[in-house]
Amino acid sequence: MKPPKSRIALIAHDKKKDDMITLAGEYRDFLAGCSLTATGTTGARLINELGLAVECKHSGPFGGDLQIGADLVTGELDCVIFLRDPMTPQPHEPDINALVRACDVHDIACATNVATAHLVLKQMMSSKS
Ligand SMILES: O=C(CO)COP(=O)(O)O
Repeated sequence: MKPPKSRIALIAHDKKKDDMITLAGEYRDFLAGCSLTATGTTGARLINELGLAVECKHSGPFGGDLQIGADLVTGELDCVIFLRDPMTPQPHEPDINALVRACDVHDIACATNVATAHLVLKQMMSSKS
């Protein structure tokens, strides 16, 4: 029997979206075998630029972070890659904090920068092989 797919959420603020595309491109083959979800604009770029299959939620400022948080709370996610922009105020800061808090409450790996994302993705890849 095949092992279950890793379920990963991918989210990036606007100034971090290029970093997300570069990161996801490096792990494209692994990610293509995962079940992916993303906030709206991030997901659209992953689909259009990398050809990945991604379930897109609403855009972050319109509740996408909260939708991903809800999936996490109901046990539908194994990991969140959330490339936040620490230099730009976001109108939906409470939603962002709620998602990161939900990761901590439910002990779900949450990578909020590229260096941590590499560590998490490498670990997930090696635990699948
Ligand atoms: O704002 C975001 C996360 O807080 C990201 O949303 P988008 O992917 O829709 O830009």
